[in-house]
Amino acid sequence: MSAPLIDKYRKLATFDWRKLKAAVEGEEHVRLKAEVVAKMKSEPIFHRDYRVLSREEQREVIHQRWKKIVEWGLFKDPYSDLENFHALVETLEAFDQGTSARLFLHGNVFGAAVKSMGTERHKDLVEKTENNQIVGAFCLTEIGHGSNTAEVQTTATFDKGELVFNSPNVGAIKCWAGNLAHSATHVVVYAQLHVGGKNEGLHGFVIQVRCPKTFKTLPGITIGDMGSKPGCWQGVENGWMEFKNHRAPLSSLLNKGCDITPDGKYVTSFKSASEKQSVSLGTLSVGRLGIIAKGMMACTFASTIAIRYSVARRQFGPEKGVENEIPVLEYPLQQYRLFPYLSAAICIRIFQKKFVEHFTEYMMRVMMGEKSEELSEFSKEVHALSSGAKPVSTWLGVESLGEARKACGGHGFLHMSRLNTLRDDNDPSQTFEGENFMILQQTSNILLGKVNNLGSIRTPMSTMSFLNSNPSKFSSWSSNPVDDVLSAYRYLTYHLLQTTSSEANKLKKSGKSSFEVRNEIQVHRAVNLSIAYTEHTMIDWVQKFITEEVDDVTLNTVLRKVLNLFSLFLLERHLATLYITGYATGGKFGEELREKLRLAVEEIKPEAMSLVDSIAPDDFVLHSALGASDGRAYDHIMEEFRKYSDEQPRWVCDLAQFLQKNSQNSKL
Ligand SMILES: Cc1cc2nc3c(=O)[nH]c(=O)nc-3n(C[C@H](O)[C@H](O)[C@H](O)COP(=O)(O)OP(=O)(O)OC[C@H]3O[C@@H](n4cnc5c(N)ncnc54)[C@H](O)[C@@H]3O)c2cc1C
Repeated sequence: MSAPLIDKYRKLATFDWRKLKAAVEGEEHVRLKAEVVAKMKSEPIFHRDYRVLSREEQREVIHQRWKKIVEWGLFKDPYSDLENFHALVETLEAFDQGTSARLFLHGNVFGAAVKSMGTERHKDLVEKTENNQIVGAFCLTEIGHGSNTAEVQTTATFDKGELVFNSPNVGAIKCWAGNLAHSATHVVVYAQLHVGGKNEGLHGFVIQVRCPKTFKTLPGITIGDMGSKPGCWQGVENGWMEFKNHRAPLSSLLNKGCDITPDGKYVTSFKSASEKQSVSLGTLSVGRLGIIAKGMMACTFASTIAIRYSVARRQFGPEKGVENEIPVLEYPLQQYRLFPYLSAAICIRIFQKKFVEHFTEYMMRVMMGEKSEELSEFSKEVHALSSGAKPVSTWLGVESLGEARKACGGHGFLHMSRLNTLRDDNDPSQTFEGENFMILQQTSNILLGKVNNLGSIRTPMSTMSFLNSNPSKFSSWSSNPVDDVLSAYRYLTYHLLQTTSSEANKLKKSGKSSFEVRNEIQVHRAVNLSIAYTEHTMIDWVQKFITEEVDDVTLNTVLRKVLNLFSLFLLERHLATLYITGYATGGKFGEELREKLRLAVEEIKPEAMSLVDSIAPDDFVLHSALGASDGRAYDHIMEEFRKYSDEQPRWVCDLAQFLQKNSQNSKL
């Protein structure tokens, strides 16, 4: 039935997709990913079908896969082998976020927290973490507090040379910690530290919670599972933990910058409570950078599956007759719904890669012990951008999977399409590592802090320098719409910064507290400001990458088409605000923007299938009957359907008896 039209579409492209993949991802990255995939293919534990596993089955499979990866020695310290680490992360994230969560919560969340907040005293534990002699979890969130970390209620009280942990109320019970329910032997736990009757504030501790031989919890600790969850998260052991006078050694305190002397005195080198808090929570901002990639992967899966299926799926045609039906990808509406996410998958990848390069430079300088004003500016800028890019990227990702599911019609709803599962898998990326709306406030706070320095802003990544000059209004379109989009974003960001700031001043003058002011400026102003700033940077960096790093004319041309679409798609969402802030008047600007957007979609059409090939994971990793690279969606669907031919579940006997009984009764 399903003639693989896909090859016809592949031939329309003006470029070689393998070359594009190498240019965007880097040849070494592509090679290393292929190596990881080959290893996975060779191990039966990584083979899977479309059966929905029970919670226990999922967890056992994840455990076995985790063991294999550890045995292969693939999981290493990211800073010692960045290339291999990124290849492993990306492949595992694409294969199954449950398996990757298991690994990274131990190594990169628990392990990184012990490393960054601990000292010499914790060296042995760091080694045990790296050698996988223990399993770690990260316990910050409580039943009553997630975003407002400063108010977590767990207490750690210094008593007779030890620390005593308690959960004083239901709201103080730790929850959501991955790996905790069954596996964790050790946890990083955040608690209010009480010394000599004084609360010294939030601190990080590392404690043992289970015996690694019997897996029994230690005295004073109760741990449980959080029950069923959607998607891959069913396989992640998110757990809860309650303390009742649990005693732990004093060395549990992660004591970089603070300590308790043996005679019970709290000492610290932190100048303020906020400095202490920012160090103890510093590990969280690293995670945001990684989560940007989750949004990119979601867009990658959504566009790969939906665009390949849209070629296999034919509906309607210019004339009657099944032979006249055309692939649904031919419909401009279908293209308009899918191609922007294809462009997002490529542009977010380029942006994230650039960001990781900047971040690595920043981390190197921190590790070298630099303490300059420029570095502290760098830290703020990294924080502002990661807190904006994580929401922008994860929202796009979840949105793309929803759109792709609808674009695949009824078959998109099948488990074997993988789209609904992926949407469930990606959904919490909008919440963990900083709830999206909450962290956008961190971006706008940093931008608002610059408002009095307009004219002399100098940031190491130059993401804010355009705010130094008052951007001009729209006059006409140039030959490069991306430049025009960037001009519009500069105007938008500048004006949103001005209006948000003057609104804040007005509220302050009217006697509102700073808490009230911060809340009242969010809707339509601060939130939009953070998004506009972030999107401007994304587009700007991708344009720089294409201009400076892609010499091949065919690749340069196709990437420009991709960025053109991405930038116009994002800007169209701000059309109302652009008019409100006076960037343009009358309908002309909006009409032309939309016309250019439609044209940008049209220009992607011949390139779409090869662009998909350039981003798609191997079929083994993609695992979608609708999105397989051979374009034979119907064959794959039927292969799965046939597994359920002539099934007769046990209850059918009961049905037969019931029908018979009804027949007998009606005869009477
Ligand atoms: C799958 C998953 C895995 C997780 N893994 C871990 C883990 O391993 N370890 C761990 O410690 N935690 C973990 N978490 C918890 C996660 O970090 C928190 O859920 C997250 O930080 C959000 O906090 P919250 O749930 O308390 O949301 P809340 O802070 O209660 O937010 C609820 C709503 O209120 C809004 N809101 C709150 N304050 C404001 C404000 N000032 N202004 C405007 N709006 C506001 C938010 O935007 C949100 O819409 C996990 C969560 C999930 C879903």
